Amino acid sequence: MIEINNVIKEYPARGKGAAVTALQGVSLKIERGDIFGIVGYSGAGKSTLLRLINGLETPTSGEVIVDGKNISALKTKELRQARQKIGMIFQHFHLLWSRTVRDNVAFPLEIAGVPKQKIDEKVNHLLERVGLADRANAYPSQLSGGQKQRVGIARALANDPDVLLCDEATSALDPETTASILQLLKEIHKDTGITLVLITHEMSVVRAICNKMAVMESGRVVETGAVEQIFQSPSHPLTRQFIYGVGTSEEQAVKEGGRTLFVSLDKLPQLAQIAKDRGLTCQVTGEVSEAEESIQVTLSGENKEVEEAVNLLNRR
Ligand SMILES: Nc1ncnc2c1ncn2[C@@H]1O[C@H](COP(=O)(O)OP(=O)(O)OP(=O)(O)O)[C@@H](O)[C@H]1O
Repeated sequence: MIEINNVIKEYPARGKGAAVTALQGVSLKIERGDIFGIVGYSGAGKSTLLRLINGLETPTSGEVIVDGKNISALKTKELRQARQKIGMIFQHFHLLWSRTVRDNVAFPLEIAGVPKQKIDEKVNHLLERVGLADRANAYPSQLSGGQKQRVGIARALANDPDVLLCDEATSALDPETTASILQLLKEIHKDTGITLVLITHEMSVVRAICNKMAVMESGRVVETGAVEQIFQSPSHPLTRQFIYGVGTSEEQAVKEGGRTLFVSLDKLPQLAQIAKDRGLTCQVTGEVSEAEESIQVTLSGENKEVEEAVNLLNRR
């Protein structure tokens, strides 16, 4: 369905800044019907990759093939048609604030020149599908975050796309709302067989919904494969960091010394962030104790920084 072949993307220098190579030779294959998660920290190149898939950017070299068509080689009219088959939803929804829910969802159909009566039928169906039939005449400012994202999803589905690109679509939502949006995406996937591509920095999102995934770092894909398999035996240190919240090289931690402590599993992401902020290494050096839901980790680095990190963690 989507083939990304050895793509390099350079952004030219802006002002006094240097040119940025956002993608440094990325290859990925996304099959029809996949729910494909792309994970990486900020700046890894995830958004650039999505923008290449929907033709908003062109690769500096390499090619992006969607449904058999080389997206960057398409002329204006063909590109517009290809884009209609690619829906997109965003972290901050990007709704039109002066239009009602109904008119937001109708918007892409109006642009596509669909007759009024057909638009009405389609919008009613879509609002029903996302559970917002009773809010059709509300304005976005009157909706909760989850409802706004439901409008975004209905709008993205208006032209019956084959692919739905999700750009951190649940990152602005609380965990409960996130779960309900992921559930909705799962149902839509089941009903339509649509191909979903999600970019996220949350492994929990990937685990909840995706069948395949890729991990990106500094413009490169460092690991890719089936989600189940990667969660069972992650091979790249960054993947392990995303899964466990910390690295796993025991020998190195023991060799360097440092402070060993037990951390509850839910505090691991915080510890990883604190360690990163202070230039410390944080590694798993013991087993997870299932009963206590905690794990032994070792923090290594400058003594003062280590102590401060432990104090900070205890205060949270
Ligand atoms: N239009 C642009 N012009 C110049 N540099 C850009 C542009 N867009 C992105 N970049 C740079 O390219 C690199 C990759 O950015 P990108 O937004 O693709 O990463 P990301 O993984 O999606 O991160 P984030 O989640 O923060 O958006 C970054 O260094 C970013 O500053």
